[in-house]
Amino acid sequence: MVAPPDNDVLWARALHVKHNGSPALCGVSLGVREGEILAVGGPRGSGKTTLLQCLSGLLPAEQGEIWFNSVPVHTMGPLVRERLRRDRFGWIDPAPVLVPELNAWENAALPLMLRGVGRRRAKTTAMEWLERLDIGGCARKRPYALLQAERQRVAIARALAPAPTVLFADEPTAPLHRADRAHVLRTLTTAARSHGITVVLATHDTDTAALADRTVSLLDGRRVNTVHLPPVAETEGRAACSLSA
Ligand SMILES: Nc1ncnc2c1ncn2[C@@H]1O[C@H](COP(=O)(O)OP(=O)(O)OP(=O)(O)O)[C@@H](O)[C@H]1O
Repeated sequence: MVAPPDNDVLWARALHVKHNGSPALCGVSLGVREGEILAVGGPRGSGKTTLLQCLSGLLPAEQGEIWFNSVPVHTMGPLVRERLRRDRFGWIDPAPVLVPELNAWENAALPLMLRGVGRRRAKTTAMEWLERLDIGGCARKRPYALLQAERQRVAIARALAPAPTVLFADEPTAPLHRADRAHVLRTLTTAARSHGITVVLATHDTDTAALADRTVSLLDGRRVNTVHLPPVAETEGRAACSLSA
């Protein structure tokens, strides 16, 4: 086993993953530098979510290596990986998953409290993030009383509040209106840069990818150099793409 380069916070080599026997990742390797915002691009079904799940230790790869700060993740047991995700990683899903019995600030404060931060400090930090994301006024509302776009902002605040070492964001602005997307993405990337948070961002939106420092592209579970997608109207329901690898 060869250790990864020192300046890569995450490093993966030759990842292979199958879902129900079908290949989802086929030998993907990549490094993510500390503080970098890395976009993972590619059409639907190309393996972006699977790659983020593997890198974050959520989904063990059948073959390959993953290193976080020079520590092997691929040899960790499930409980150690769970602790790593809780203490060092943040995750944003394409659709918000909130605890229905907790209000917005309690949801946003939850990861902090799981890390041992006291309720008062956790509330202050959660409130700051809700304000930054323009939903401070919703802090006392339960998820059922929020719009889907507001719920997603709460989920984003929850992911940023503990200032994770690495934030995995899987299509984080998917439920937002186009007008909201730029603002939320700017808040996310500005926060990441000012707090030194490394971001791995899955997206098939070129505007979103443009905010990243670098983009890696996937196609059919493999890394390719570029993926050119024709306009959505022409390609919906088709897997048409041209590539240069
Ligand atoms: N739980 C699962 N069970 C079976 N197949 C799956 C599962 N999750 C993903 N797949 C398949 O694995 C491949 C990669 O899926 P993945 O979700 O990683 O791609 P993606 O690029 O994130 O797609 P999208 O942009 O639609 O989210 C696809 O062919 C998908 O259908």
